[in-house]
Amino acid sequence: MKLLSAALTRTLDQATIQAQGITSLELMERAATALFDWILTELRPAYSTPIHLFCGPGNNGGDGLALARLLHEAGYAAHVWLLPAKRYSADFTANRLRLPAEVPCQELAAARFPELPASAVLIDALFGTGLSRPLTDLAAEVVAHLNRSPALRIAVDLPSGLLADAPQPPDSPLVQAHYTLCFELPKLAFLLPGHAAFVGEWHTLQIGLEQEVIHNMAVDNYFIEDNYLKGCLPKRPRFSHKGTFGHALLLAGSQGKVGAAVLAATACLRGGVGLLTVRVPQVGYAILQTAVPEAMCLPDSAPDILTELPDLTPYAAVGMGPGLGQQAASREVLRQLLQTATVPLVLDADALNLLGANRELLELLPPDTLLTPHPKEFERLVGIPARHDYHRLEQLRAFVRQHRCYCVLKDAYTAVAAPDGTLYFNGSGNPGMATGGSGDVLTGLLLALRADKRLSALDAALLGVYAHGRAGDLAAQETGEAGLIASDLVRFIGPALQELTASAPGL
Ligand SMILES: NC(=O)C1=CN([C@@H]2O[C@H](COP(=O)(O)OP(=O)(O)OC[C@H]3O[C@@H](n4cnc5c(N)ncnc54)[C@H](O)[C@@H]3O)[C@@H](O)[C@H]2O)[C@@H](O)CC1
Ligand SMILES: [K+]
Repeated sequence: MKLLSAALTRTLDQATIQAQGITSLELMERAATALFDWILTELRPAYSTPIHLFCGPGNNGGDGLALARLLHEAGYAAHVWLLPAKRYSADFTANRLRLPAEVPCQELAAARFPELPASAVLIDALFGTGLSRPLTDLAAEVVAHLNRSPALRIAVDLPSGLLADAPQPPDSPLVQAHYTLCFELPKLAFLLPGHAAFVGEWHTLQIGLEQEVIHNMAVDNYFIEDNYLKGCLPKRPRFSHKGTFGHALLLAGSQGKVGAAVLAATACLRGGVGLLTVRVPQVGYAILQTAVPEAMCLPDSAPDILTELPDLTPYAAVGMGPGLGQQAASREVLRQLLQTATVPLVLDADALNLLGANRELLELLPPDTLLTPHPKEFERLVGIPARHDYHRLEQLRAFVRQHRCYCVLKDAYTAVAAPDGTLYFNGSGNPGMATGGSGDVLTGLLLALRADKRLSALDAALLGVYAHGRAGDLAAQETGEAGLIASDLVRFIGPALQELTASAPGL
């Protein structure tokens, strides 16, 4: 699904109002009803639970006021606190007037903040997408007061203080929400690591915004969730043979890190590759032949690191990096690979560190090469530390545009960057996957998908990243998050890919 800027969100709201012949007040009522339904079904508060709604002067505050009315009408103990302002939006005022007189409604003042015990529920409807600058004065004090409370905090649309799609100065006042409930589409701000402590767990609520308008909007950020890739992996034709799905070459492993080669190799096989040859140093030969009998092994003549690039003629795709080490001889193997390869490449781990330490090698990257850095490796690749999360995304766009490559920036919401600068944020996966070897598994899986000629580079990257996270989610159901190890991911690659496979045969 698309990630809209605050400006496009306003356009969408207006277009929905026009296309559906409704008023903005009616759209706000839908929003409030969706919030009300979520609170009742997910939180199931007792009628006696004090629900304190903090409402700002714009439409975010209007949502809060409408919600207060719905809660009151259903018999819940709503209590409204208003942030005084010079101007109020029309829909705020309309909902202020519709609030029944029995609902306690007071203006906030520095000397008059309510007691907010642990038993209360706090609704943060101070500011949403209309926020144009960091919060100061009374608004900042209210935010600090909410954050000090032990009560559950639910943010409407955005945690107040957070800008939807732009950075704010460090230490700006921000509500620390346990839940953020937004409308129809998530926001880019939710997906950035620096915001996790403020956004909490986020959910999208449907309010009937015009799908046709969303469909026609041009954006450069997407969110990849459950349904997006279903059916994208072509079904295997009955008359396929192992050549149909490509022969991959994996260059991996060094003394003490042969396990990385084993994990990437098994993941590649589970990813559906036709044939796999693994190049390891001598130290890895017996290990690989024993641990991964399905793979062929082509050992390097050196005992503990890779020093020679094999003839690339037989291969449909080449992966390099897991457990490689950063010796000069391995760097020369990488250089030769970049100079001679005519098939898709997947580069990870020490292959990326070697690129970062020898940045002139980046000029040799063949078009459509797939790189899979985590943020620290990415920083080494670009050579300049990111000032903030948005700056890192701009660096990512600039990097893929300059090098005409695909880059998978690994994080809680991994971003797949395409050469045109479009970013696709991945929604599958869980914190249990933050474990050694998880990245090696991704490399192997991506290598398999890049060897499959039926898939475009973009589809291979998106399918691989999503299936990797989905394998993690399936594995965690069995092992729990803490108990999850990288080989569990490998076991669940098959089921994850199965979910994404088309039911009808491809041509
Ligand atoms: N437009 C629509 O049709 C819909 C809007 N919805 C709600 O409307 C929200 C957006 O409403 P608005 O555009 O009115 O914006 P907000 O309610 O986020 O805030 C705008 C108000 O805050 C003031 N303001 C901005 N920055 C400030 C600062 N740093 N300190 C103090 N005041 C500041 C502005 O002058 C304005 O009065 C969404 O987040 C969502 O909650 C929903 O009701 C769904 C439908
Ligand atoms: K809010």
